[in-house]
Amino acid sequence: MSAVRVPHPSTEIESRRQAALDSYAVVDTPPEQAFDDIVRLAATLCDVPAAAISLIDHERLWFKAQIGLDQPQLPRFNSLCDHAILDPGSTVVVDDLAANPGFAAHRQRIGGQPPRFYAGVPLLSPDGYALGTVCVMDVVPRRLGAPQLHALELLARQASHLLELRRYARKQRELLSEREAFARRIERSRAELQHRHEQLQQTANRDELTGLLNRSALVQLRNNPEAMQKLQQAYSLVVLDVDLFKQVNDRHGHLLGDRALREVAAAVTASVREGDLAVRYGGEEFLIVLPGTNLASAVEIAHRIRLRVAEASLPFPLTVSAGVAAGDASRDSPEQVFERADQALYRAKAAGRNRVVVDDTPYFNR
Ligand SMILES: Nc1nc2c(ncn2[C@@H]2O[C@H](COP(=O)(O)OP(=O)(O)OP(=O)(O)O)[C@@H](O)[C@H]2O)c(=O)[nH]1
Repeated sequence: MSAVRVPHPSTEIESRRQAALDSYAVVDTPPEQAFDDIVRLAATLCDVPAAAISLIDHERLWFKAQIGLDQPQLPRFNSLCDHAILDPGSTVVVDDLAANPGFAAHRQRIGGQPPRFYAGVPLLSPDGYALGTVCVMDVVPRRLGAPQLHALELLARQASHLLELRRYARKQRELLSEREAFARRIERSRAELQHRHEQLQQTANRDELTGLLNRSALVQLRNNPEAMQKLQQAYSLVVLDVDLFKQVNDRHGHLLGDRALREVAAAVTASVREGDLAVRYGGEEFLIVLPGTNLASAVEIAHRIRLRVAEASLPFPLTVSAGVAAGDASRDSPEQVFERADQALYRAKAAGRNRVVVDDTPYFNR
């Protein structure tokens, strides 16, 4: 080979060749044992001091692996490997570079000396683009035997396979991390939706004025077997109603009426424990479910609420009446317990209000 013919980088073929090389994302990566081994094997088989796997990247020649060469990379222009890829289908062997004026301008050096011998096999992508070479060099002229040339070509094929494997592994890693990122995005959206759903449910279940649970929350609980499980143990129910609340509204206006309702809700919240259910059941009617609480304790809690309401900081006196009943899941439905507590409340109202009345239905009448 004698003519110097460097392809112009802006040609379409050159840009496709560069795109093929870019798809491997191998240029400027750290050394890898498998490529180093190929280079060592090439030097040993051809009995030369220098060998390399070169890649032609834009305007430079970069070595993925090399032994014996002085420079880690070189300008592409007039480099030996750039000549070698002009015909991707054939191996270039120059027994004596000094006898070929076309190679005089190359800048490769081996221990400070210019190489005299060069053999390079193009490294091909599956679609036939020459990415670089597997090459061997010596500082003295020499001839390669046919078996050595054949071995060099086999090593170039191995290097191409390695590049392909490397690209495949990289693609797999990319796909995996894309899939993981996708899974993370889905999980985030799911958690966000769940959060929004819970927020909406919270809003839907809460009474706007008092912040207590509302009646529809109670209906949901009634239909929720898990929540109803809580009432499998003994429990008590307090039905509480603000006394003469119509008068409060009529005399002091709805705004103060609303404030009075918030004070009652605050008294209820302050008097119950976590796990108890405090519900604004109707306009000025409240329901308190006390799981695991016996009748005597429930009456105490109802009194506490009554006293707290009486002490509320309002510009008018406010009182509540309450009816209390105990439930036994093996005998009573929640509706029956409510009915008995409501009867007790009715009696509290009838007896003059501002009091707590206990359900007195005989056990055998239930
Ligand atoms: N300000 C205000 N008033 C409400 C609200 N919900 C219901 N009310 C009023 O509460 C009053 C309830 O009155 P009644 O059912 O006659 O009972 P009461 O006046 O409390 O009399 P007793 O229950 O017999 O002591 C009505 O005037 C309703 O308009 C509310 O959210 N805010």
